[in-house]
Amino acid sequence: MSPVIEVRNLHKRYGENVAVDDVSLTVREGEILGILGPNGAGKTTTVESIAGLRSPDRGEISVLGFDPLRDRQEVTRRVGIQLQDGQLPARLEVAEALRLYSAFYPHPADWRGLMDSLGLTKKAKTKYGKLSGGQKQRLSIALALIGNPRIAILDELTTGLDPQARRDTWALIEGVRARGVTIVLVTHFMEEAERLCDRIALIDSGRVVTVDTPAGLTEQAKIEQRIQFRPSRPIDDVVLTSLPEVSSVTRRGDLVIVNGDTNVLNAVTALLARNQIVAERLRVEQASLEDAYVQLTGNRPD
Ligand SMILES: Nc1ncnc2c1ncn2[C@@H]1O[C@H](COP(=O)(O)OP(=O)(O)OP(=O)(O)O)[C@@H](O)[C@H]1O
Repeated sequence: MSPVIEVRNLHKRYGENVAVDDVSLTVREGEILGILGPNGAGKTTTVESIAGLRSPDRGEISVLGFDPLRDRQEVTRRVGIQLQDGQLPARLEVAEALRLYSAFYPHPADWRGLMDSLGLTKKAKTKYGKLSGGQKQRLSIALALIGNPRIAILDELTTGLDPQARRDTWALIEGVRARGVTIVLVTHFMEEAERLCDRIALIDSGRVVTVDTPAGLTEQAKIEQRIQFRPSRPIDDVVLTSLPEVSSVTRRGDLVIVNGDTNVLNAVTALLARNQIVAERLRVEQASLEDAYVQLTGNRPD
């Protein structure tokens, strides 16, 4: 897949405060790239620089071959970015906002369809200032998609949404990606990143710690997997510890608890099968993206 966004050595400071120290990343056509990191890591500064809304002190950004600052109009036409709260006039009605914004673009999406798919049709005549946090959020997503963009930048996509609305929004985003739109998604939610993102850039203190698939991050963090089971016939610890995938074996009553690398489950079940032992009450504890995040950034998720 060819890159649609390339960021090289981005640096931005506010006075003494370095917001983005040195960020380089590539976004491939059609993917959902997640940007994950603690508060103040520089995520918003990075994506707003990509959209041409901030001017970096150093570094290069190319968006579909355009420079976001020099070729502002070309980039604005092709990149939809979610507005932050409070950036719309309080008295503007939902339908008015969508109609107004659609007029800015040469090939806008059908705003009524968008309003409907984001569950805002009942609020068409409601003023922005009277919307709930979740409704404002959904309107901001609709506005990011109104110009039929090739790239959508979604910052804190589902913050403030209830669990059902969050799931509906994920389904919507998957639908947008299925139409070939490339998506850059800033998120704090591990579940969201794991579910939606093809790759995740972990950003901490203005730098990219790593970029990988959700599964790749878990692997990189070298988090141990744990399985437990009750063997149908006795098995010696040494038989298990002789496997290179196994790091330790402990017992709790008749349960055997085995720690090991990411292949420990396959290795142990194959060994048991060879010995005609059935693993009863088998349970696997998968390392989560959250574990990987903590391990790789040293931060607890916000
Ligand atoms: N316009 C600004 N003026 C001054 N400082 C700013 C400005 N925007 C961001 N910063 C500072 O730059 C740093 C990075 O901010 P940024 O919003 O990019 O981080 P973030 O990773 O998006 O954080 P969050 O998850 O809290 O939104 C922070 O220390 C922030 O206070």
